[in-house]
Amino acid sequence: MIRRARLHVRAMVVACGAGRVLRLQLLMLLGALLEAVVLVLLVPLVQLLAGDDDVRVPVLGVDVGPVALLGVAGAAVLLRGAVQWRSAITNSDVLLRTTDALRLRALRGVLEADWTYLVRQRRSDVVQATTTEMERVDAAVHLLLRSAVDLLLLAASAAVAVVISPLLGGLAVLSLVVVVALGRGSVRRSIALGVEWTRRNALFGATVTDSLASLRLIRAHDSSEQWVRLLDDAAREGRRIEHRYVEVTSAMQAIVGYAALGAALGLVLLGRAIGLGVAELVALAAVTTRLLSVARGLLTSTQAFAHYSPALDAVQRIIDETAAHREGLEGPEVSSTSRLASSHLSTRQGAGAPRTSTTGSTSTSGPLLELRGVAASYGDRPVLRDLDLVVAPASLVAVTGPSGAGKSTLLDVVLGLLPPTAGEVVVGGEPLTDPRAWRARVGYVPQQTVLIPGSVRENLTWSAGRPVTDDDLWRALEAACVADVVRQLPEGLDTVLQDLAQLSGGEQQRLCIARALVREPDLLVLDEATSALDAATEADVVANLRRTPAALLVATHRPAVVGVADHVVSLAPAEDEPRA
Ligand SMILES: Nc1ncnc2c1ncn2[C@@H]1O[C@H](COP(=O)(O)OP(=O)(O)OP(=O)(O)O)[C@@H](O)[C@H]1O
Repeated sequence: MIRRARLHVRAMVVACGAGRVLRLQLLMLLGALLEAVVLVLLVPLVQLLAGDDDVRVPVLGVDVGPVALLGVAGAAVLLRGAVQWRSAITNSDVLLRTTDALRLRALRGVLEADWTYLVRQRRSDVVQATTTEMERVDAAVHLLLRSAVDLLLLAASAAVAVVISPLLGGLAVLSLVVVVALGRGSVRRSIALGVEWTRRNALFGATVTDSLASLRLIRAHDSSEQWVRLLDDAAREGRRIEHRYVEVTSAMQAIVGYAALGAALGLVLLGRAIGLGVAELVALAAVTTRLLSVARGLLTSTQAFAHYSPALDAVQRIIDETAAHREGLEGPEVSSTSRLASSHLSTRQGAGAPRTSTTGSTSTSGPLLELRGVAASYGDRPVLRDLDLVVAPASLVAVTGPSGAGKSTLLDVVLGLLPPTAGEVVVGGEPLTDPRAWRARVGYVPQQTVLIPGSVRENLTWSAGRPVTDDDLWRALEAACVADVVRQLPEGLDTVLQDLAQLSGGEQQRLCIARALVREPDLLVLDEATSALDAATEADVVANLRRTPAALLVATHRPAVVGVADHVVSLAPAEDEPRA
């Protein structure tokens, strides 16, 4: 609990600055104190309205005249309104800044994390943590702010009770300690239920995300029932957890409520027995009741905070893990020459090693990119071994091999996403030490088309990395043989592509190629990027791409591409015996 509260406070201070958080706390405290002043003045005000000229302020025990009383009460009411107004604004500002900052840190962490870490993560966990779980973090931050003020009020009420009567005040504080002890078990159970709730949310989010990603297949196989059942199971689990939480917390609140009432009555009776005056008794009853009601409110807030705070763990886990796996932290290993040396001493051929070599000559101006003795693996599983590859400027290198041989893995190494476990990636004659700078010179078209639900223009420009004109866009569209398709769309470049895009698979692929071309890359990396095109269109696209200044590195099974390549690298599947 304390650790989670500390994390929340740190998040608030990082997002909003200590000054703003402190100002908010002071405002909330001032508002609560003014509220107490107004309450205290209610009794003499009622006496005054009833025609009694000799009125006395309880607790302080001082006599006040009607003018002073009305003046002080009026000022307190006005000031309380102003303070509440200001504190509501600051409160919402602190809450929004804190949750927005956490959300952005988590998302930035994911977007900039090391690729080998990212491929092990579940996408829906990130979606869930930065959306639904953030609402619970928001509630937890709010409760934490509220509880800090309640704690101060509790201390103030306890002090007043002790001043009125050290014995009875002491007993009131003792009953407070009993309340806290009673509530500890329910707080622990609230945390456990909060953890279960976070887990259930992850399951719920994954089911929704996965079902939407499989929409076409679900309809084609008419299997919506299975997904609905999964969602229903997750919803039922949610109801069970929430039901249990309400049971635990409301039972505890009822017990504490009875205990508070009993303690207040007992203290008043005890006070009478030891001869306290009526004024002191009334004041003591008021202060004790306040003390115990603040304690009860605090218990409620603590239970709710305990329930919500595991959501922060989900967000914090992403922030911490992505910070530990930030791309570049392991950068120097990528091009370690000692690794290169040892790799050359090991097996020269094997899984992923080139079977066929070049079918043409390399450029004399020096290679754009070289892989020297590269090996790559996922955990203990080797995929590429001792691979050499040269890509000359403006050349076309085709990478072929059966499914699972490691073509996409090779492209990930070239992109600097997957650091080789041995060997070296060399760009322009220099070992690759800054993959991000290298990727600024690369255009990439993945195996699965990625289009966002925005306009054609937005789809082409979001990754351009430079200001682009419409002429640039049309040039790229022409090269990708998709300009005519875009011209026929109702609003041309400004046509919005829906989630379930209104373009055919091949048209989507060509749009993705155009998007990569807009970057004006030195190297265009295509992963089966023309697999949905007919042979004639594919040949046109490849011929157009060859006319651009970019070198092409193409993973493909298609003879049309292999046939016009300058080099063909054919990968053997991992199970193959090493070949000479
Ligand atoms: N993130 C990953 N974690 C573990 N293993 C992986 C991962 N990605 C790929 N692999 C494994 O590495 C091997 C090579 O995969 P890769 O995707 O590079 O093959 P490919 O030649 O591109 O296949 P395809 O032609 O079917 O796309 C496969 O056996 C695959 O199961």
